[in-house]
Amino acid sequence: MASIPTVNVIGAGLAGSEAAWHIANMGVNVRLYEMRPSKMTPAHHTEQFAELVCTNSLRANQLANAAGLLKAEMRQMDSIVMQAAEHHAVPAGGALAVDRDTFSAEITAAITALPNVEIINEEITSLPDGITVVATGPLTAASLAKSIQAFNDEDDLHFFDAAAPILTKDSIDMDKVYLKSRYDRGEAAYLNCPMTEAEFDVFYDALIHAEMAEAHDFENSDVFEGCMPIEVMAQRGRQTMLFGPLKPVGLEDPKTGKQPFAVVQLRQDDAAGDLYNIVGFQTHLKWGEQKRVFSLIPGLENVEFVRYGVMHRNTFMKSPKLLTPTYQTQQRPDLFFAGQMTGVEGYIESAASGIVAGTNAARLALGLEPVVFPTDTMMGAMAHYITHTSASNFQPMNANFGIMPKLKQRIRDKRERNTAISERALADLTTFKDETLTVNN
Ligand SMILES: Cc1cc2nc3c(=O)[nH]c(=O)nc-3n(C[C@H](O)[C@H](O)[C@H](O)COP(=O)(O)OP(=O)(O)OC[C@H]3O[C@@H](n4cnc5c(N)ncnc54)[C@H](O)[C@@H]3O)c2cc1C
Repeated sequence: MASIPTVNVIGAGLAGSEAAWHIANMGVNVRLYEMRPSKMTPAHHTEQFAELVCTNSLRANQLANAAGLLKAEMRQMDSIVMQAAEHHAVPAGGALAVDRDTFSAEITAAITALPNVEIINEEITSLPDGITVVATGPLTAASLAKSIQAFNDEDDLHFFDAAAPILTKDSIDMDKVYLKSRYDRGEAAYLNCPMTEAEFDVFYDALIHAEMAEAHDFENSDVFEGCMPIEVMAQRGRQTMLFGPLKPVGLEDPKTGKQPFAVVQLRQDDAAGDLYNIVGFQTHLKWGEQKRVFSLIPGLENVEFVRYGVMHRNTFMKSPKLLTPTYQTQQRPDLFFAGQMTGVEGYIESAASGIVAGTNAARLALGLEPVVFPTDTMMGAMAHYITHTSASNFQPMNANFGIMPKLKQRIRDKRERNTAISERALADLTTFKDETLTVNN
């Protein structure tokens, strides 16, 4: 019998970690290449696998929500990211947020402990031969990015993303803020900074006139809508932030019993509760300007920043032209891509794509055909979506529920309906897993 080839996985981020975990658990040897810490990306701060570079939230956790369904599917697929997330969850209302350090440490330890994973601390500079999963993310090192570009015969495609600042809890004026989750859903998890209209106006004016950090090539029009810098959002008009991160509805101030004019929310960032991030405040302002402008928020007058927000380049490929829904490239079936490079957007979506790509890479190594996940599951819908939709407009979280907007409009109790859709998707995934993915080796 021919020996089973070893699979290369490049990048131990969210997608690469899941891919390596699934390939190894299917009995196939893995060579996992990760360049950190010898070479860092502009946004990563540690050498741990699956580092969360911005928010510590993995978003909604309820089944009635597409992000929640995706998580449920990942749990069903024995996701290492979901296992670690549950072990290291921190209070976040209806969302799932984690202690970023212990979360990544658990994933690193779990993968390192697998006997059939060889970890190679090296930057890969060109696409290797053999079955390979490329999961180098939005900050793929330049030489490999060039090699991918050459392979794809594509122009450089990119847009920009930004990360939010992190603050120490001790430096927040607790007399001015209050603990509450929107509509009191879940436990009271957020610190809320209430603003009067006059305070909002001062803050708004300072924000739209604040100085941005320099970035080569950067245009405001290049940002990804889902992670838009707060100052870019503010420049769209005075009302925009009030319908976005500063939305006050469901956040009545217990001191007054009234809804403030605007509310800035702070979310716990570590298990100890010593650190908080400013929700929706990804930013590209100069660091001094972040300190000056964000200190105008009531409660943050003397706040201490442990990390300022940053802007970065974000590389992605034209998946509709280049990939199949199995995450294989059209030109080279033994070359897979996973993670944000493919156009999926977000931590959890990247990890989910790593499950599908990893499962298929292992199948190929075992002499089995790669498979397309059912399109009524989130994982299948995502793969279908990125291979049929322009990556720059990709909104994977809407892929499942968004396909039936008219139907949705007619449904009064969306939540109940969505839960039923999710339950069907999970049942289909179970059948698919039992009938198609079960491999005896
Ligand atoms: C600044 C920033 C803010 C973000 N904010 C959010 C957010 O708030 N919420 C959210 O859901 N998503 C956010 N994202 C997106 C999120 O990072 C990605 O969705 C997710 O991390 C992508 O997973 P990935 O596995 O594709 O890439 P990553 O998690 O970035 O992993 C890629 C890995 O590949 C390694 N690598 C790169 N090149 C090479 C090479 N040549 N050789 C070897 N190793 C290499 C890197 O070191 C890294 O470990 C943000 C991204 C960035 C960069």
